[in-house]
Amino acid sequence: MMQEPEKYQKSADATVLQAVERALAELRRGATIVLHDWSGQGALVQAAEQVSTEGLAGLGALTGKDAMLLLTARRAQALGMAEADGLIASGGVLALALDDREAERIRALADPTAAKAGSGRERRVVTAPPGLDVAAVELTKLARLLPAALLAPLPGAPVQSPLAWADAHDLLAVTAANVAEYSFASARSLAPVADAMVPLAEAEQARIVAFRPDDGGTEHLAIIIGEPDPEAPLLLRLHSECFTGDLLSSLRCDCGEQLRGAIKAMADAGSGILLYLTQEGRGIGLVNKLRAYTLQDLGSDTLDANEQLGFDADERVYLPAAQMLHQLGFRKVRLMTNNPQKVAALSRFGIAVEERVEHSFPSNGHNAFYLATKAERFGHLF
Ligand SMILES: Nc1nc2c(ncn2[C@@H]2O[C@H](COP(=O)(O)OP(=O)(O)OP(=O)(O)O)[C@@H](O)[C@H]2O)c(=O)[nH]1
Ligand SMILES: [Zn+2]
Repeated sequence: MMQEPEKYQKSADATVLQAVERALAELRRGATIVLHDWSGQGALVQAAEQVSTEGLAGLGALTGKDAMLLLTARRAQALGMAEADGLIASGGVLALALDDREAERIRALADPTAAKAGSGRERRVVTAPPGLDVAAVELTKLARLLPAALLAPLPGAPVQSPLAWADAHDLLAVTAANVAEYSFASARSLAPVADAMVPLAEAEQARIVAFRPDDGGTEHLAIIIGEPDPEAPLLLRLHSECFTGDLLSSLRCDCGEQLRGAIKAMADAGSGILLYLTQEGRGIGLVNKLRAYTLQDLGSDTLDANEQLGFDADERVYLPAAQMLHQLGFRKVRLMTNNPQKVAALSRFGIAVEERVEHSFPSNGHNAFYLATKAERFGHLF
């Protein structure tokens, strides 16, 4: 029987979200999952951040093969591997042989802040199952761990069914297609779940609407100042979560000032909306941002630090923001930002950015180099 399209989409998204969210929880606790595709390729995957001697031995015992380490091309380049150069643009992944099974040395390859320095040059590059390699690393990013995975191809695949194999070994299975769909499905599933008045120091007439994704992930917030008119261009700020700047008033960045400054500007203008997006550290998570700070203290700038960890300079996505705006009934905005990427992203998702409103604050002394890097290397318009 044909299903009605909207319901079908919801149930398809729910399957994707459930499968991936469970896989993320397994990876975060250091467990092994089965990653497969519909051609019959299958592999065991662990997060490299959780690598241990026992875990490596477990992979070997289950598959009869040594695991390989998957690194993003960015991380491989930081390790001095020339093989990575051609893979950077496509967001490719490089696989290294792990004949030694030494957990500490393997971790150092994935983690530039590890005590032992890692070098990729003496490692053999091997061929990973295509498609599964990128999906495995994407899972570690979604889990907010270091972007690196251990992978061991299943014995017998593609002859044997990876799903049956996972069942027989009591392991969780997820498909590469589910991983690729996850971010879209999560954004599509956002729905308002709570709505309350919260008078703020800078704006007494403020309301917070919480939007929850169906994946059990953290809620994004819409902070609505006054009563914005849906027919007029909305004064909008997209604010990416920054625990250190927003809550602790860290002087390393300008986030705290930008957060409170935007709310004050909206109160002064009469109305506006600040979308508080849970994509800490430009989308790499708080723990990885702290690692990036360690690298910055050793001399890197904010962009290079991301890349040394194996991330892109900016891993944020703005589909959730556009989705929330559509649900709140706003389609044209005056965007408070210095970041041209935010303007481009909103426009791509059907929100008309009628004006860019500059939103910058003088340096506090500690963040001068950070602000200069944003202008020089990220193209921020100050
Ligand atoms: N990875 C990483 N993230 C950082 C660093 N410093 C601040 N962030 C994060 O960057 C995000 C804020 O982005 P910014 O680049 O300051 O500003 P923007 O939001 O891109 O641009 P504007 O709209 O002009 O403010 C927050 O999620 C912060 O947690 C850093 O050194 N490394
Ligand atoms: Zn910050």
